[in-house]
Amino acid sequence: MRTAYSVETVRTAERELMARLPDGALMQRAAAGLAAACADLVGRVYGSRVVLLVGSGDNGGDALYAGARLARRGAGVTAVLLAPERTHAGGLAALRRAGGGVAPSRQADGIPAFLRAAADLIDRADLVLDGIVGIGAKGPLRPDAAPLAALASRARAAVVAVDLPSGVDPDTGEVDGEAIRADLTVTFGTHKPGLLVDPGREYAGSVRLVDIGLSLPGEAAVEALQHADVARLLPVPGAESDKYRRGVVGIAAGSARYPGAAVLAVSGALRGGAGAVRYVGPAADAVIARFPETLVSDRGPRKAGRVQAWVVGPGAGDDASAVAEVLAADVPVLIDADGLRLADVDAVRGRDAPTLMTPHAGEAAALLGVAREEVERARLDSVRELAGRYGATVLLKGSTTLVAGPGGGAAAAVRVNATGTSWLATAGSGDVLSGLTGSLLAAGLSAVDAGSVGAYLHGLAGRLAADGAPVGAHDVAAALPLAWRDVVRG
Ligand SMILES: NC(=O)C1=CN([C@@H]2O[C@H](COP(=O)(O)OP(=O)(O)OC[C@H]3O[C@@H](n4cnc5c(N)ncnc54)[C@H](O)[C@@H]3O)[C@@H](O)[C@H]2O)[C@@H](O)CC1
Ligand SMILES: [K+]
Repeated sequence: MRTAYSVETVRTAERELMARLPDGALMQRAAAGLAAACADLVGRVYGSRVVLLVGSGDNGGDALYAGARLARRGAGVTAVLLAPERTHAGGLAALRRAGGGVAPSRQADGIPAFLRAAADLIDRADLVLDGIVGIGAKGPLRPDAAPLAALASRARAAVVAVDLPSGVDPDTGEVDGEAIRADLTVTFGTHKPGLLVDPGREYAGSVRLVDIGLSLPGEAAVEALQHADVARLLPVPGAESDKYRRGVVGIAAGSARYPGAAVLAVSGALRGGAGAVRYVGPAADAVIARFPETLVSDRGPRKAGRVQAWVVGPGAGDDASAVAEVLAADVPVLIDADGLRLADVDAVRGRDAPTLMTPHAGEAAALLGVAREEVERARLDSVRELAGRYGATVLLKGSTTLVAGPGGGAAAAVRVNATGTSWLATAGSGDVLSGLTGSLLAAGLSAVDAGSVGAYLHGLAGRLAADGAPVGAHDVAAALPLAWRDVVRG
């Protein structure tokens, strides 16, 4: 499991560790890891040109000490100081001792000369280190720092963010205005939520974690399943299993207008571990024609026979009665697409069995009564808010899919899925995900596990199916067994 902790938790852990170590030891650990990662990235340190963007806090200190290490190995290192009088004194002295230089400053030389010099240095650099601000960040990048981020983002040089890209909110991944676009982020002690959640994740590039010896508590703010975690959660039929023991998933989806949504949801459900798939709705002929193993019924969810979990909503049009019948069932329910619009909040809140809602950003925005951009800007807050309002587990689809448990509060970790690919942004892909995830619910996974395992397999299947080319949703469904095998084989 990859875990990320909030700034507050990191600060507490750092204080505890610092109290037991000599002054500055932690920063030296960070700088040593940072310099090593930079050396790996540039390949040849000797003779390389390195520019340090240095803010007024310890993040700048890390950059300066790492710069000193690179200068000792023969790099030409120059620091661009945002606030010379408040620069980390020990770090700056170390850089000077190692032969590093300092660029003209805003304060002494004026803004035009400062920006010209910075632009010139960044243009000619092989490597730019972003030490403008780290976990001490408050609000959008300040006006004096923002132009440096813009220059670095356009640079031909490799850009390494120290701890996290400046301009990305450490706790949420939100980006308001300019931010550093890094090729690599070297982060210390633990991942920060902003490195795992979009838009921040996109700015971070690849992420390398440097262990500085922090001990962190049990509950993370954000966690991301890895292959081994998913492998442990996948349902495996025992010797005694029959189709009913493996779980029956009911799919109430599709309409005369959208029969394809029913077919695609069933295609996902058949590959999700349940022993049987029961389809209820007006698209039975289309479903049977494609998947003869499906049990079909046109009698409505209440009379359809026993299931261990329901999926309701994909392509459902305006059939509010199917949604209401499913919500009245005493088994886990996944609500997607049209079902989200048709589900009554009180009916969802009043349920005893687990409910999993799977909106994309537009659907989440409609449920929250805000603009879609607002959800995309603040994905972590949005998923928590929705989970709190509905008292349900919420899976917010997107480039980083998030899954929040029914509490909605900051106390429980939000799961983030990183296997997604932009090729998955294709019609019907969400229907496959809802069928797959409903199947995992029927097989006995909790709503949070089913959501995060479903998103993981779906993303991986999307990658395997696409392999760099466009694919349709049915290709993604067909690749689910490949993804499952890939996870199991590790
Ligand atoms: N505390 C520790 O034990 C360790 C800290 N380390 C480093 O120290 C960093 C935290 O250091 P600090 O607490 O000094 O904080 P930072 O250096 O992250 O940021 C604080 C400084 O940035 C300025 N600032 C805040 N928001 C800004 C914005 N939006 N735009 C521009 N400037 C802004 C503040 O005025 C302040 O001077 C970590 O991210 C990490 O890089 C590492 O050396 C490991 C050990
Ligand atoms: K930084």
